[in-house]
Amino acid sequence: MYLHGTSKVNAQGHLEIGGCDVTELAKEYGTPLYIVDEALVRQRANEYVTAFQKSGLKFQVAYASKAFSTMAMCALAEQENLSLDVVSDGELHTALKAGFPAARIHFHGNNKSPDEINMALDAGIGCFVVDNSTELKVLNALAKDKGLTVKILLRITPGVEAHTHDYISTGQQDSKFGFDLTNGAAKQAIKEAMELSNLDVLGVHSHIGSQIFEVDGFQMAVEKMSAFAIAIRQDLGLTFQVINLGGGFGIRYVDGDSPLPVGQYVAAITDTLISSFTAADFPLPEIWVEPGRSIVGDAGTTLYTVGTSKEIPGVRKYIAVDGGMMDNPRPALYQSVYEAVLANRANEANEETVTVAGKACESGDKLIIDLELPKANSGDLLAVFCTGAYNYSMASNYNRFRRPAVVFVKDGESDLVVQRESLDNIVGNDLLPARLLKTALAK
Ligand SMILES: Cc1ncc(COP(=O)(O)O)c(C=O)c1O
Ligand SMILES: N[C@@H](CCCC[NH3+])C(=O)O
Repeated sequence: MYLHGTSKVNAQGHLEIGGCDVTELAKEYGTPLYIVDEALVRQRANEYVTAFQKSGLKFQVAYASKAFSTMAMCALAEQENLSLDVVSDGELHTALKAGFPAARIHFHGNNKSPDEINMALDAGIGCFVVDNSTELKVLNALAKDKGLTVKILLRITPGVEAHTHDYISTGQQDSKFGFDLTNGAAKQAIKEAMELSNLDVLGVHSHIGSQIFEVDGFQMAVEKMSAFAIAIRQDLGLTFQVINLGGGFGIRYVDGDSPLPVGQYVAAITDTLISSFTAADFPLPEIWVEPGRSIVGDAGTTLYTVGTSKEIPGVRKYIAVDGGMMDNPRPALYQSVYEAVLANRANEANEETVTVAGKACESGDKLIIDLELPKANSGDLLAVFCTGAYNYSMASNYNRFRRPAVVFVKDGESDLVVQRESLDNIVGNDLLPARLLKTALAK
């Protein structure tokens, strides 16, 4: 069992996280339950900040809230001196409601609506990461209407292929995101932005993908962005103040995953940046990054209750839990793999190999294939590790299941930060037109 952060097995043989016995958490909050190890999130945030401080460069570490956005998480990011990357009006609203300082919010997205742009302009956010030419014009016009000058970065696809799943690889030329660096579109976009009266171009942004273990992709992206910065200064007379390298730093989900310590990714990036700019005798820009998964991913654990089981002799044994692809769509979407333990009998030896099925009405709703476990019975608790990123944030109400609660645990205390959805929440936005109401009541 890979115990990390504050996780341990206590004297009763129960999994404990943040000093809280998870069997007690299950009693108090029910299952499925997302449990967040607050100390580990803070530690990860601090690792980034400390590593950048070491470089001597000016920096911002913007937590990519798409990984896990709740008001509590935004407040925690604020306390850890992070900036925040948002990608929708919903994420922006969450941040603002949590009191996150607008000036430290960066707004992403490849199709921001005028309403979203206006909302962000009114809030006074720090920076827009502009994805395309349409957005440049719309943003400029809306800013002009309000008499504002807006700080922007231009999102560039640097032509770097990250070694990761195709669906989460974004830096290659054939991507829906950003201006292409390799075909002149990026330079053209800078020119266009410089001519627009209400935009202030701070620099460029790239994000090569997610769940990346090697440093070479990041280094290559820095080199390309640095060369671009130098060319733009020579050709257009604009000096970039900021280079934003996005997120993508990998984490360990299962044995065999080999992420580097945060400090090594950061050092590779900052060293490459410093040497590229120093070699060209060029003023050093600020470096910004946007880690999501690596801040919250391994701090999250999902707790389920085991229900039914089905054995197909000689083929497979399924055990079903009370959640599934609706709280964690990643196995179905990306063939993602996870480790898990029986949380109420965590000291017992493994006896059998099972496939953990969810309860959605889909054959593909399998959370873990071929998991070694002690013999699991109905009522046992299954803890799936490393579910802090892209689980709650990607959860759905498929089959009209209710989204789970989220608790933060720390020093033996637990705080509910998202309530479990109620059945009334499920029908909360439904409307019954009068002509259907009659029929429904008659039955
Ligand atoms: C633009 C951008 N920034 C940051 C992130 C965060 O990535 P990760 O969670 O892999 O750190 C993403 C998601 O992949 C992204 O698209
Ligand atoms: N949702 C993806 C990460 C990419 C999202 C942002 N570009 C995952 O779960 O791995």
